[in-house]
Amino acid sequence: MKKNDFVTLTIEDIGVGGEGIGKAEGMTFFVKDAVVGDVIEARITKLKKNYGYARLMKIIKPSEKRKEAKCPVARQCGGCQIQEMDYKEQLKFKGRKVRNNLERIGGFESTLLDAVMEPICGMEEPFHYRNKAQYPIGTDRDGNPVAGFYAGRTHQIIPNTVCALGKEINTEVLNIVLGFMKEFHVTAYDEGTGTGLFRHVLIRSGFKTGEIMVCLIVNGTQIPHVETLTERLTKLPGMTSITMNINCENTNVIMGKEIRLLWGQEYITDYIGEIKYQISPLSFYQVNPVQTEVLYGLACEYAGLTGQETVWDLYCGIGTISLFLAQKAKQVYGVEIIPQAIEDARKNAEINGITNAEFYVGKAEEVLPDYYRKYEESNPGSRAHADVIVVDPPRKGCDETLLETMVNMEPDRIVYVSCDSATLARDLKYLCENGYELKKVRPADMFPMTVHVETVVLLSHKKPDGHINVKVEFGEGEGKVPLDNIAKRAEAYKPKERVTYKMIKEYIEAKYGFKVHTAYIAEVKRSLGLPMYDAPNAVEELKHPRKHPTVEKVEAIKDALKHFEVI
Ligand SMILES: C[S@@+](CC[C@H](N)C(=O)[O-])C[C@H]1O[C@@H](n2cnc3c(N)ncnc32)[C@H](O)[C@@H]1O
Repeated sequence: MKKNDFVTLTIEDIGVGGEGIGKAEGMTFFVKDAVVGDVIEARITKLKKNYGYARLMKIIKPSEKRKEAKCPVARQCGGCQIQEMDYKEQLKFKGRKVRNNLERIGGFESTLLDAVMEPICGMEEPFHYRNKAQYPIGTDRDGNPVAGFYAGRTHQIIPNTVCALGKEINTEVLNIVLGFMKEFHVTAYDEGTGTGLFRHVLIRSGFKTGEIMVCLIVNGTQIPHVETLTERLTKLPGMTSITMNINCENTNVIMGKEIRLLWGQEYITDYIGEIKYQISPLSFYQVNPVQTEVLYGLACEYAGLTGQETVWDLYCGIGTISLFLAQKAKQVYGVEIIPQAIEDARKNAEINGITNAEFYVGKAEEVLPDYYRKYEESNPGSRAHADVIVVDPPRKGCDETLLETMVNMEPDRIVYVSCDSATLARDLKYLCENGYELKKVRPADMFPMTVHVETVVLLSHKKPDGHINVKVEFGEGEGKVPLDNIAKRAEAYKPKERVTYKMIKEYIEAKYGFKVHTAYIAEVKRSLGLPMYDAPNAVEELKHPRKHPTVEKVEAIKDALKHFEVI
């Protein structure tokens, strides 16, 4: 078997990235766009020792779980990964993914998960749910302006103005912008040369208000004939805000810092539940408004508020969960690293007349421990306490310093909202080893047609009924040995499994979904002052002399080293 050979596969499983998994001649193959139950012909694109990757060439017998993609470019576009999988199957896949991670990484027993896991909250209408779209603008071979999406893992634009996940109005906006560009010979930005004007079009829609925002991201400070463009756009129903964003940097970051108002107002308004939000082009705002209400509703239900509670909302963004909870709590404190988001949170509290929410800018893993320490210093003998702590961290999960402080604060309940069930499982393991009990787990599908899944978890504090200290000692007289010392000594003498680079790599790939180079592991080990006698061969390090691992990779490597008890 070699590269470019054709294989016939029956797809038996799904990988974490949504790819179909099938076997041929004892080898496991991962095939993008293949669905469980399909019998397919695939061409081998990459071969490793025991597994390989193959491209779907022909569906010999389609699975019953296969659905025709709604979008004509579903396979090329990087936005959706599983549009050809029946939606019910998508939900099963996501529920299983969360459960597997809790079992495998979190170490939770299957019987416990049977008891605490609630069915995934799916969508009734899993298309056209996104209230925000950012279309890159480019030029096709004939010199015409095009808008679309980047093909998976590239910056090649796949022209498509009809996205199955976006709002229908997006197509009308893009047709106006592209028509205008063609008519007035306005150029599209070219990443290679850094020339051309239009880079991206950002469109946002208020789900409850129907308000529309268009922001034109340009490589310059002027748009020729801009009045004609705005006049055409204002004819669209709901148009509320037209702005331009200046981004003249040679960067992959979509938005620049400066916003100029072209027409209407700088923001649109929308509601989550009863709470009103002002959303500007640069604001973070959840993209699936229907499921956001479901998610926050779950968080609120799990928080079990009666009006008497003090609640911390860590990683609060623009305070969406904080304000939702503030309606039912005595006091809410939100913490977020981005100052602009905290400004939005304060403004949103004000426009909703909410006075029991306070917001702090900073890293959750610094703000909460600081608060805890200062409280103890000024209230000797008593501890800072919270009734409920809610966390909604980014994909990398919570920092251990933060988890430690949370445990010290002994909240009655912790509500963990997560967008990555692998790091969620790791953090739950820590919390459950330190006094908490898993009570409820509910996945929610915020991003149908993609492999992503959110999860809301309720943990409650295990309250001991009382303590009895029992000290057991062996032997007689002077040389008595306490029982726990015997256990410690036995542990110290237990031969440790040798931790190889391969084990670290496999752990990271399974948990974080990305690969790390051996040289990166060596670099992190060296920076931690760890012995390098089992270091990889020097050749590998020399191949990449100037590259350094990203922060995300360093954290993943440290986590793996902790997992294997190297540090
Ligand atoms: C998944 S979002 C949650 C946002 C918010 N809860 C919501 O639902 O809109 C994670 C947030 O954490 C913030 N963040 C990232 N690292 C952080 C840190 N170390 N401390 C505090 N906030 C952080 C990000 O800026 C982002 O707003």
